[in-house]
Amino acid sequence: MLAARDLGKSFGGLTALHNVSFDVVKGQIKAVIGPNGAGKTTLFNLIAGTLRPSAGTITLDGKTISGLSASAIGASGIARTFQQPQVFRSLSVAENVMLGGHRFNKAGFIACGLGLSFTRREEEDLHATASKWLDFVGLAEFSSRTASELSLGQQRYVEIARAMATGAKVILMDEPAAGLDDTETRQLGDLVRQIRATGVTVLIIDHHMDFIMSIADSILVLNFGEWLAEGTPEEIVGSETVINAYLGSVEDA
Ligand SMILES: Nc1ncnc2c1ncn2[C@@H]1O[C@H](COP(=O)(O)OP(=O)(O)OP(=O)(O)O)[C@@H](O)[C@H]1O
Repeated sequence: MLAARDLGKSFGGLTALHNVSFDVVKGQIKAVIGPNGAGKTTLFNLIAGTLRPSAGTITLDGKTISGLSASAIGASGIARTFQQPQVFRSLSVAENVMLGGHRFNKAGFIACGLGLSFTRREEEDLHATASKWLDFVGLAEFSSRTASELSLGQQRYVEIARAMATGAKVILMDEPAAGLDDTETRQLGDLVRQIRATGVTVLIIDHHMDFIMSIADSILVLNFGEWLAEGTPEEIVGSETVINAYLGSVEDA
């Protein structure tokens, strides 16, 4: 579904990614792991189009997306969640999720807010989509609350609901378990599996090894901006290269 070939990104003299190639299979959960500074977030920025690659290509369903604008990549079916949730704190939870559906809507969410050319039917459709995904992430009862009233973990769920409301084929999740306790992390793992069950492909960065090992179908390991290894969780934990370069240091930490 998603393929990267010979991907590279330099910032001035610093090479953040070099010659990275990998495939993501449709409907799978693919984890991207690696030490701090390995290039994981840079990789997400390249896929989402917030950065342009210095080298290489990215394709989605066989079509080249590298070089397109972030909004064009979003429209082609890639959505993203952030470690620091990008929610509009003064909007309601439902409105935050409705923003995910608005760009497929003729009149647009802003026009709605301004009371402009927004049909009742369109508004109802957006509401229905938002309700469906808020229910999916377990936040239905919070839909009228202001987003700022929600905990960090709940705000991450709002972002997930918004990403699902875009109708995305692929969701990029950047450290969704950061700052969550064990119970919340387990619940998040269940939710990510439910996302996979809808047919959506998930690419996920996280440092919690237990969490990643329990949900990933496949793992890509980056180290100093380079492809280090790729395989199933069992293959990765058993890989001497990975243990020496990365997992050993995680164990020691
Ligand atoms: N916009 C930028 N300008 C300059 N250097 C950058 C920029 N973004 C990232 N880098 C550098 O690129 C390298 C890779 O950073 P990146 O954030 O992708 O790593 P990471 O694997 O996501 O790390 P972490 O686990 O700490 O989030 C680092 O050396 C970082 O300082």
